[in-house]
Amino acid sequence: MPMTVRVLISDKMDPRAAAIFRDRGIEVDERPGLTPEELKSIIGDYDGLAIRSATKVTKPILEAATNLKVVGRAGIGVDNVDIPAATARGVVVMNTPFGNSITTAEHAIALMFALARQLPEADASTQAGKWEKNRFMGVEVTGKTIGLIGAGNIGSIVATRALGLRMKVAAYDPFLTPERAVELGVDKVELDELLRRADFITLHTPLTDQTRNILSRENLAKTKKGVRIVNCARGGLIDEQALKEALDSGHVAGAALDVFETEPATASPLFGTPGFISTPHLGASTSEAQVNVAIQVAEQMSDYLLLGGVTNAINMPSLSAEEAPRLRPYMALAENLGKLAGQILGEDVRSVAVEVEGAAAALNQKPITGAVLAGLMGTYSQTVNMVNAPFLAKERGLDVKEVRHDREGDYHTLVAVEVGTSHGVRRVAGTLFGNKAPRLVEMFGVEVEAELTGSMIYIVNTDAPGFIGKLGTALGEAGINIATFNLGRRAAGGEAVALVAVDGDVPPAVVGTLSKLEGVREVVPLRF
Ligand SMILES: NC(=O)c1ccc[n+]([C@@H]2O[C@H](COP(=O)([O-])OP(=O)(O)OC[C@H]3O[C@@H](n4cnc5c(N)ncnc54)[C@H](O)[C@@H]3O)[C@@H](O)[C@H]2O)c1
Ligand SMILES: O=C(O)[C@H](O)COP(=O)(O)O
Repeated sequence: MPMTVRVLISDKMDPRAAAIFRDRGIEVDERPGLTPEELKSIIGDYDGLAIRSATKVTKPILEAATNLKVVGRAGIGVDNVDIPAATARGVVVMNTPFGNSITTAEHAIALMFALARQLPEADASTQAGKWEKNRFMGVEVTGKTIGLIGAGNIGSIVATRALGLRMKVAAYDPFLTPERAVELGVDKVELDELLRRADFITLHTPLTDQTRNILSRENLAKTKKGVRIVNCARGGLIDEQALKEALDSGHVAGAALDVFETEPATASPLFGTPGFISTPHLGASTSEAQVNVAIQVAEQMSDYLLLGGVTNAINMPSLSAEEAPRLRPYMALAENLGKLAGQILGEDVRSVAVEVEGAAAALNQKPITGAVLAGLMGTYSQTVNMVNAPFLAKERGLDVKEVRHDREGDYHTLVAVEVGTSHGVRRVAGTLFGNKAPRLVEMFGVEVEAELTGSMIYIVNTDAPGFIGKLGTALGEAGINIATFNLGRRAAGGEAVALVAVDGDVPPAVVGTLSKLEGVREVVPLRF
């Protein structure tokens, strides 16, 4: 019976998201407006969580999310998700980076015009029957300079619209290349120059440690007198108290905020300040954008939950739904190679090199490496998986290397794992039979051919006549049935290895008995 996959939609989302989940055989509950306590009490039932900006996916929520595999953000900003905590728990976090960009850029332009012509105040005054024609003197935007702080997806769209309005565009974005600036038709400038030159400033960066308070009191003081400021990006980018004072003093002629440091912003010192306009985080709120992001997030989450495809993940490399089935047997092979090395070598692991050759070299290597690390570290950590394995490896200071060989080897496809320990480098390698069945083909320099499956015993002994018989007898006397027997040796009479698949677990007492057989150097029970 296929397992039921369940998704919770915890923010208001276009109904097309739920329809897509259902069409793809996923059970879905729509529960916008849950309190953090309510969310915490039910999140354990779900494999996926679809959100916008209202749901806060905090560490305590993630700790209660014992089945959660993916958080999907129908939108761009993921600052409401504790990404390190999600990664540490092996939960993929994905967003929809383009679905609402045009809509948000249009909102920034709308707010710029609202400031330039004082539209909200003029509207309120007129509807109050005052007809104050002389009170509302506006400014033209044509020929003025708009300064973009952040010129990514949304900032770039704002630039094209502003150029269409015959404005001059200056952009401060340390990651904007000079070539891209030329292509966009904007002046790439330093922040101080932007502050000095801009008649309008619009913010389009994420909220990070570098961008927090980027329009600080000090930077606001560097702006041109009469500047107008728009923020459709994130609260926290502007010092709200300093902005209020700059509006009161008349240094800043107008400010329009769609986003606030604390949301929902039901109170703010800015409210009621002349020249101040606000909207309640409406940047992405058009029917077009909401349909885009709902469809996209539901498709992405379904691809991950049902097929293993990863798109637009913040904490994992991409893997298309088409690639995923081709990679699946490789990931099974890679995970088992990691498990084999991990169970035999224990925690004495300093470096890991994952090598691919033949058909494997044509594939996306990141998921293969992730699976090796998950297998390797899964032997000493219960919570490791493909998502958090690279992160945990980094945390442990493991030196991880990926090598892709163009050469033709003995196998049509090969994945090899070289593990550096305090005793030197140990290597295991495997291939796929018929492009789908994983097989171990090399173990610590010895050629073997074994399916890594179920319960197995790894034995190193001195090659000698009669050993296999004694081993079989010892297992038989312990009531352990042998399923398959795989042998390899360095040289006749030299070191030999056996990988014995058995039915059921191998108790420590049996490991002790086998260790005492003549010529035995090492016995390790294994689980795959
Ligand atoms: N108001 C809304 O409803 C709404 C809707 C969509 C997006 N947003 C927000 O808008 C922001 C921008 O979204 P985007 O899609 O353009 O993101 P993006 O990632 O495409 O662009 C962000 C840009 O900021 C730049 N940047 C990063 N650090 C910087 C720094 N220290 N100084 C200057 N620039 C810096 C990056 O280089 C990048 O080019 C995000 O915060 C997003 O959450 C808000
Ligand atoms: O980052 C975003 O996509 C916007 O802030 C939109 O947020 P919302 O989905 O809550 O409207």
